[in-house]
Amino acid sequence: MARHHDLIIIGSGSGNSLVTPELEGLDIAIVEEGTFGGTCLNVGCIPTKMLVLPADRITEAHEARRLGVTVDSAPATVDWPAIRDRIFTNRIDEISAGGERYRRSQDFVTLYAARARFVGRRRLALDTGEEITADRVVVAAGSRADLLDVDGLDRVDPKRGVHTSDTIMRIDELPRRLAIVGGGFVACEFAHVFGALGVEVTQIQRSGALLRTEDAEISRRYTELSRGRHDLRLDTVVASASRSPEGTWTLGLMGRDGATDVEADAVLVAVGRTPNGARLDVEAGGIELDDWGVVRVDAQQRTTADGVWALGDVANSWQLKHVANHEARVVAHNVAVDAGRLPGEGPVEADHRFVPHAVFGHPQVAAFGPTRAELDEAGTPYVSYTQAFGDTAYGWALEDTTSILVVCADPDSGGIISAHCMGPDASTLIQPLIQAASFGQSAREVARGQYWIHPALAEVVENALLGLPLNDRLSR
Ligand SMILES: Cc1cc2nc3c(=O)[nH]c(=O)nc-3n(C[C@H](O)[C@H](O)[C@H](O)COP(=O)(O)OP(=O)(O)OC[C@H]3O[C@@H](n4cnc5c(N)ncnc54)[C@H](O)[C@@H]3O)c2cc1C
Ligand SMILES: NC(=O)c1ccc[n+]([C@@H]2O[C@H](COP(=O)([O-])OP(=O)(O)OC[C@H]3O[C@@H](n4cnc5c(N)ncnc54)[C@H](O)[C@@H]3O)[C@@H](O)[C@H]2O)c1
Repeated sequence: MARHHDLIIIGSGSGNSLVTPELEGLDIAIVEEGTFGGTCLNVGCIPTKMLVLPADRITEAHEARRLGVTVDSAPATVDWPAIRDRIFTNRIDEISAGGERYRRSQDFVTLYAARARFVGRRRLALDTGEEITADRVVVAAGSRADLLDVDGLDRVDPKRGVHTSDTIMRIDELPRRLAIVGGGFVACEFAHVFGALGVEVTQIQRSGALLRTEDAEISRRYTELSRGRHDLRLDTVVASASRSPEGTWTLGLMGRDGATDVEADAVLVAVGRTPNGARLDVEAGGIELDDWGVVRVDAQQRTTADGVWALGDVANSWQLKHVANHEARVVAHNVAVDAGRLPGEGPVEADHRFVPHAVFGHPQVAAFGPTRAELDEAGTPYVSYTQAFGDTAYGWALEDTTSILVVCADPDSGGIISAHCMGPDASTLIQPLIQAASFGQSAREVARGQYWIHPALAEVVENALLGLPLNDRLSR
């Protein structure tokens, strides 16, 4: 017989944060097939950014040459096991285990270490043989890394040097040569990390540029800078892969100029992520998927099945942790309302108006809102201004020649539509623009309604706003 709960949460990533004080005391089940804490904590945002930091330090030390400082002309000495263990043994694994212990200690929470799939409306079969049902279900099952439809690279095999982002960060020793397939967030961040740590990186990208969904100028500049750091193969796909008895991979590549090959000691496949909805048989639970396999949700994060909500990578195409967190807050509130835990309050809606992202490569890239090409295509009236970091006082200090911030605004109201940045600290620098857009502040209010610390890097933002050719142009 199926065990009945008040609430079932599938996935312990952002799903774990649903157990808010408002829901405490309900009979809650969390089903997790993998490591407690999900992608961001165990194999995503947090360990990657902990790896990016030492990579940044090495790169900055080399780049200090243009400031008249030579830290060391030889390659940096890298203690890979120390870097890896600082991240995983000393921090991530502790946090994951501690989180799991805490949930198991709560008598109103049942943690099932199992894979779930829907076999009916709010009815799940677990691979342990159990069945569970609930009044309410939240699907927070995330996404998984894609592999290649190429023999040898169609499954993860760390022992043979075939990795996705799930495994590459825990390797025992750095490979001498790493082939990275892909040109998106994951590929660019790891190319930066492993390149800086002294690995010879070859990056193979199907299209003609890296980060090709960014503003075209930023994608072009990032691609050019990467070309100076790695062996970059654009407009190229992997057609075949073979491994010698000594463990060297030879990837057969097919590019615009014909066939070539590349040798590597390990391969990282970073060609996108597939949402996990279909693998959960959600349709057996009355939950519809869209054409891309994303669980369909409305503004309240409700799926097409009564009493079932969804959030995060399984239910949106951004595949970003801050989006999953935001949606988790919306779902936690709406489930509490539904369960009668918030008398007098109604459901709330998710706000997806200004979703930002950042790629922690070298340099950093950060953006929100439509690119200029997308605005052109949609026929949206806008003006834009491109501010070079190098034309500001702090940019002079940095001797920066490549970094830019592009701001797009409504020509009449000065309302900020989008921003696209590539340069040092882009992920932090862009935040006042996200804030301005979110709160409906105009370029004029933001530029002239506050002090900007001189000569801080934030003057890049001030100058970009002042440069906008608005109909009612701002004066400097
Ligand atoms: C290498 C990498 C770096 C990233 N860096 C960033 C970053 O810097 N910033 C950012 O915003 N985002 C980043 N992301 C994306 C971010 O990690 C995800 O968007 C976020 O973790 C998604 O959260 P989630 O709760 O939807 O899914 P997850 O955290 O993946 O949680 C889903 C959980 O469900 C479990 N599960 C799946 N199917 C089942 C099943 N059938 N039964 C039981 N359990 C199941 C999984 O094991 C998993 O633990 C990165 C991702 C990767 C891969
Ligand atoms: N800093 C961050 O926020 C961060 C970091 C890592 C991952 N993420 C999230 O994880 C998601 C997945 O990242 P991702 O980089 O795997 O996917 P992605 O969609 O960003 O990029 C996939 C890349 O692989 C290329 N590609 C696809 N098939 C290929 C093939 N056969 N051969 C060569 N190249 C191929 C594509 O052209 C694209 O450049 C991202 O969309 C992002 O939301 C976020």
